[in-house]
Amino acid sequence: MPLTRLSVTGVRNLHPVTLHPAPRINLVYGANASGKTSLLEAIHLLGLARSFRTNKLQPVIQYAESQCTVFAELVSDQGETTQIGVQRSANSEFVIRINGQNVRSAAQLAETMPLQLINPDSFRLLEGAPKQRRQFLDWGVFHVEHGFLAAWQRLQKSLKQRNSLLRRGRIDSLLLAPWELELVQAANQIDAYRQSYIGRLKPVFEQVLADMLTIDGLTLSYFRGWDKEKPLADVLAQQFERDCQLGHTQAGPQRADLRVRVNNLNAVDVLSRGQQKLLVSALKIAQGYLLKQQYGPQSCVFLVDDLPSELDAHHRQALCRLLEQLDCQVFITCVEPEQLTGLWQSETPKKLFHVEHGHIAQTD
Ligand SMILES: Nc1ncnc2c1ncn2[C@@H]1O[C@H](COP(=O)(O)OP(=O)(O)OP(=O)(O)O)[C@@H](O)[C@H]1O
Repeated sequence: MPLTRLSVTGVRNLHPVTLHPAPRINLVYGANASGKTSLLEAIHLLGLARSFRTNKLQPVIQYAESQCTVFAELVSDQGETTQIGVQRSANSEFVIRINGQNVRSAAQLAETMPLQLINPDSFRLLEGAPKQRRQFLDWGVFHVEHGFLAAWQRLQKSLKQRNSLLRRGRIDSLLLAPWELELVQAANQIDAYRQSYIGRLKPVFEQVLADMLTIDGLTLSYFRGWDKEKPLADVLAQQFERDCQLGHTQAGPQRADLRVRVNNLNAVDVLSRGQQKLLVSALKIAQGYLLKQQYGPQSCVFLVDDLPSELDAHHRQALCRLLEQLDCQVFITCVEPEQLTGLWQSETPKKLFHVEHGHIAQTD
């Protein structure tokens, strides 16, 4: 669902503002440090209850202010309006409201407004720890498999219990057995969801990537977190002594990974920065397409920070074309508007916003 109204107060250097974004393409331009990324950060807070720049929310609140608030109205294809708001005070909890009701879980926000971010840190998807890639994978699985969240919560609980029993000096197998059973069941369910999702994602990803560039020898494979030939129960039994020594469970979906390789080498070690940016963008856009297949157009909001950096004009255009074809709402930042204007079909609804010293004004 696209945002039709967005109000931001007390976020970074931004002056309080209410915007009426276009349902499709929103170009946000301005000089360095004007506040472009802060605007995307505000939308990110709204969709995920957290910043993409910091784990803490305090730095997001404007220096002289005691709280920040982001509020939006989203309108579905059928004209149904949803209101969501998030507020964070310097000394209190994060408050999330959907249609006037307080909500406790950020998962509900994520469900209401699926959000994808492409920014210079997106490279971490390739170069960072497996956790980043699991998060990427699970974003998609969470949105298309309704049983995923419950299975994930079961896994977390059983893992916590097993790990705490492992750390005790003497293991009581009667206590351990039910948690291992629970762990194995949740693990198999999560693995099945992930495998099915990857099976659908791969061809879409390959198609999206092929529309931007060719990378010979590229493979995307999924490692489920334990030996693919053995049941998890057997692996847990085999690794039991080692798990006891380490005090945690080494095998399971909590160790899963997505491996992106080129001619059997890590993609990050061989691809140029521009190729990496396009590859990560293709992965995220492919997720957007899967969401669109399931829920129809405009099911996802894309935030794209600093799109022009690392990309030549040809690839910039190819990426913009894919974002446009995805038929969802996009917020893209750049320094000079000429870098991104003229790349869109004339009939695609678009708006241009200029950010200057924290003031945002619509210019087109
Ligand atoms: N809590 C805060 N309160 C007020 N200002 C802040 C706060 N945190 C950061 N700033 C300032 O906000 C400004 C805007 O930063 P932002 O990253 O949004 O700029 P930008 O337009 O994306 O810049 P660039 O093009 O360089 O990426 C910066 O000058 C930054 O120092």
